[in-house]
Amino acid sequence: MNSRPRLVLASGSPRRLALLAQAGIEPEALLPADIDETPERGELPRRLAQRLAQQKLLAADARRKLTSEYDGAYLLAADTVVAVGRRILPKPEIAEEAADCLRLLSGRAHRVYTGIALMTPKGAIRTRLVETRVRFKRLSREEMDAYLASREWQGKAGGYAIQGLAGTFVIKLVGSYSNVVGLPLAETVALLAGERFPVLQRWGHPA
Ligand SMILES: Cc1cn([C@H]2C[C@H](O)[C@@H](COP(=O)(O)OP(=O)(O)OP(=O)(O)O)O2)c(=O)[nH]c1=O
Repeated sequence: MNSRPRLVLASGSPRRLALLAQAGIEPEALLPADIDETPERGELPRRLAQRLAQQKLLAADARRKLTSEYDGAYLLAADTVVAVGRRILPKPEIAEEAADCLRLLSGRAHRVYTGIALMTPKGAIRTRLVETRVRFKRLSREEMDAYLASREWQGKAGGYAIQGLAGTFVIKLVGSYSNVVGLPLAETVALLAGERFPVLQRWGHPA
């Protein structure tokens, strides 16, 4: 009998997969959603993270409906946004853009928001928004140049990855660390458990 609840991750992010694995959850499938992530005019960072997480969820839901393979599975999506005040930082693809991000983050505090969206097997949608405050030390020219040369910033919200070399820039962090990487673990587990996905029950029975 296979009555184990299944979970599909609406993401192509290897970091989100690794974070779920850390919680003992192995998704049945990955359904990345290709959506337009451009902020709306005047959109606040927390609203953007929430909106994009929901859009990824709905796009993945539409995709899975093309086949009936993942019917009845939980579907989870997330989106991470980095902001200095109301200013939303890009996910840089070129060094110049990444350099702008580093100059903005140097010696200052910023906020990282992750929106998470869950669709239950019955089709109900539940969302959460998690905020972490991060302060970078003041970065020297050498540090910025060395980091730009690493290319670790490419495609990362705010132009850095805390789980890599940029971890050496962090002098203060208030809130969830995993939230900065891309999926807040405590809140995600609470959301799933609250919707009867048996997270803890799996810990004694690794996949
Ligand atoms: C701030 C920060 C961001 N990031 C990354 C995580 C995300 O990949 C990216 C934020 O972009 P997202 O759009 O949230 O995620 P994604 O495009 O990688 O994956 P998908 O949409 O398929 O779920 O920034 C880090 O890896 N470490 C960090 O410290």
